[in-house]
Amino acid sequence: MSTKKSITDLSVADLKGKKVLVRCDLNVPLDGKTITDDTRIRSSIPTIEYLTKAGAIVTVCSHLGRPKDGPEDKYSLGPCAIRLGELLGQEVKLAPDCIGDEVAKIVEEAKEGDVIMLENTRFYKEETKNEPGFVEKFAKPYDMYVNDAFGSAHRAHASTEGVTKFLKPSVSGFLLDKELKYLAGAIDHGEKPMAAIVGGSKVSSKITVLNALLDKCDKIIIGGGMVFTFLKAKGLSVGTSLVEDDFVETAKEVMAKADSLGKQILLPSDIVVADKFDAEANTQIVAADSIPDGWMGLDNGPDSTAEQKAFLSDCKTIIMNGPLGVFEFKAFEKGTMGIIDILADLTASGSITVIGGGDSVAACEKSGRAKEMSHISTGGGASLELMEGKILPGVAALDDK
Ligand SMILES: Nc1ncnc2c1ncn2[C@@H]1O[C@H](COP(=O)(O)OP(=O)(O)O)[C@@H](O)[C@H]1O
Ligand SMILES: O=C(OP(=O)(O)O)[C@H](O)COP(=O)(O)O
Repeated sequence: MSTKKSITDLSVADLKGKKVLVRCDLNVPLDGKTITDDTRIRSSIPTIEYLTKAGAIVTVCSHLGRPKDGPEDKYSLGPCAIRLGELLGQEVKLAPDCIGDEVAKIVEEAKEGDVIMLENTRFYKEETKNEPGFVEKFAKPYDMYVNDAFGSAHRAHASTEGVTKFLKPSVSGFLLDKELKYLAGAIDHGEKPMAAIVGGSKVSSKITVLNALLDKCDKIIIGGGMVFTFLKAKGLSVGTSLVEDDFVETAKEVMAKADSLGKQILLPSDIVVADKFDAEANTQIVAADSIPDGWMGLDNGPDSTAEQKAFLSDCKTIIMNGPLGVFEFKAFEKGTMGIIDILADLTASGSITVIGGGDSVAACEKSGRAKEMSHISTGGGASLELMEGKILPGVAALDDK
């Protein structure tokens, strides 16, 4: 049982009339301004609705994407405010900023039951740096804090960690509670053999988790953009594929550790390569050790899917984070859809399957098989770090019971 204080530990009287800052993870996949999967917004509703019904004045905050240098329209939370309003059936006013006098005025003038959304917290570099001066300004308009952003709980940022030092109480929301409860059970009491599937494009943040995952898992599948840093570590050519040169050594260490522990890591044996990063690119399927110069790997091929199926066939607990290809383009979706089919079939035969992460969940929804998984998690990196055995900083910072 969690030792951290939850929204369920507060009474309605504790919430009525209170200005509550709620950190959600509304980092949804977008195609321009169109939300392609709203799972993270829908998952945030129970906490927000509970607070509005209790008569709180609710201010929702989140990051979206990884803006590099201040505000950028493509990373505005505007589309999320509109979608949240539709789901709640009430207006959600988008503040023009996440700190400052205008935000304070909007919060001050709001009535009980109102919902406000702040603009992207990452429009300030101080957010990810968790800079105390920024945190103080950020926390100022509110009486208390609820963290419901499971997908960002592995980040020690101003809005996920620092803010708890200024707002009391600081408690978890329903989604955070639900995710922690499910995942802790699945991981701590998960039946073996246990496997992790790690793909996607956030190579640097996820490759470092692999070393620790080797201690927990019997088998690991590497997929997506992660593959090419490993192929390069094996001395192979990767053309123009996504590679993180700074992590080639880490990939070598991961493979050496797997060997010394006698654990298996499966890399794709065939790759779908393209002559450009484009839905209409020319493509060919090549052996993983024969990627031609000037071509980039954007999916795994059919032989790899067959090998993944055999590799996972005896696994009783499987957690996946990160698509195995650029599934957003039809030409490169087969690897991701293939692994989703394998996981759905394994669930039907009794395995526990967890798919986590914004884009992975979007892919799973697109496949139509999301309901067949044991658990769909709003957190990818967060699920992996939990599996690794870490205490997530966004959780550690909350009030003790
Ligand atoms: N081979 C690849 N090259 C470049 N990008 C890839 C490749 N495979 C998958 N991706 C991209 O990875 C992105 C998702 O990565 P990530 O954010 O790590 O996953 P999640 O959101 O599920 O945690 C997708 O947008 C997908 O297009
Ligand atoms: O999408 C997220 O993580 P995920 O891709 O691991 O699911 C979270 O919103 C965290 O985003 P970040 O990895 O830019 O800190």
